[in-house]
Amino acid sequence: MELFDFVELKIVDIIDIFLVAFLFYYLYKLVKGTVAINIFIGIVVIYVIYLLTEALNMRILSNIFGKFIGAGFFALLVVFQQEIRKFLLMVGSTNFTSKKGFLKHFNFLKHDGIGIDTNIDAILAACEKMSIIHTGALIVIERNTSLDFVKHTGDTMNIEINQPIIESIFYKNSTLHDGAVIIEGNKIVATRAILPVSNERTIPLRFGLRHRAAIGVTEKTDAVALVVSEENGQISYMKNGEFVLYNELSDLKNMIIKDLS
Ligand SMILES: Nc1ncnc2c1ncn2[C@@H]1O[C@H](COP(=O)(O)OP(=O)(O)OP(=O)(O)O)[C@@H](O)[C@H]1O
Repeated sequence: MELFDFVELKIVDIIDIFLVAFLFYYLYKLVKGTVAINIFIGIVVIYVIYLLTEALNMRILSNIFGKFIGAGFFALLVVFQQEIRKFLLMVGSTNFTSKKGFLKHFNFLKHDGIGIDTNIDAILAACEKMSIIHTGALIVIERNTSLDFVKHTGDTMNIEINQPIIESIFYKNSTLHDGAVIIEGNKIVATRAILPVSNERTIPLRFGLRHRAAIGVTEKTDAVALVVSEENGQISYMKNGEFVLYNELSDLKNMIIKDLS
C-alpha cells in the first residue's frame, strides 16, 4: 500500500513538473522579445531581494517588499493584461483533436515543411511578384487561435491557394483587393477582412494602417501575417504583434514553415 502511495506520488510529481514546464514554455513564448520580458525580469529581481531580506531577517525591508509582492498579483493582472488575454486565447483555442492542435507539438514529420498544409511557396511567389509591381497586400495565416471574429467582417470564401488567385485578389482594380485575406490550412477562407488595428506607439510612423492591422491581429491572436507595401514593395512578416526581420526570402520561407509547424 505504501509502495503504491509512493509510486502514485511520483507520477503526480512528474505530471506536475511537466505542466509547470509547459506553462513556463508558453509564458516565455508570450513575453519573449516584448517589453513584458523586462517587467518579468523586474518582478523576479524584486522577488529575489524579498527572499534575501527574509533570509537575513531585515524586518522593515522585507515587510515593505512583502506588501509589494502581496499587492503584486493584482498589479500583474493589469500590467500583463494583453499577455494574459493572449495566453487564455491560446489555451482556449487549442484543439486537442485537430491535426493543427496540441498533437502537432509531437509531430516530428513537420520539419522542413513536410506535413504543412499551407502552400507557402505560392503565397511567397505571389508576394514577390506583388512586391515588384508595388501592389499592396495583407495576408493573415491562422495558427491555433480561431480567426472567425475577423473572417466574418469580410467575404467568406473557400478557395484553394495558388499564386495567380492571390495576385488577382490584390490586383488594384479587383473588387476584393481591400482589407485582408485570411488563410486557414491551404484555403483562402475570407477576403476583404477588417482587422483590429494596433495602438502600439512603438510602430514607426512610416507604417500606415495596413501594417498596423497586421500587427494588431498578431497581437490579439497567434496568427502570422504578411504585408506587401504598396508604397515601397517591401514584404514584412509579423508575429506576436511584432515585425520579424529576415534577410532573404528563403529565410522567410523557413521561418514561416517553422511557425506553422
Ligand atoms: N483594419 C484594417 N484591416 C484590414 N485592412 C486594412 C485595415 N486598415 C487598412 N487596411 C488596408 O490597408 C490599405 C491602406 O493602407 P495604408 O496605406 O494606410 O497602409 P500602409 O501600412 O502605409 O501600407 P502601404 O505601405 O501599402 O501604403 C487599405 O486600402 C486597406 O486595404
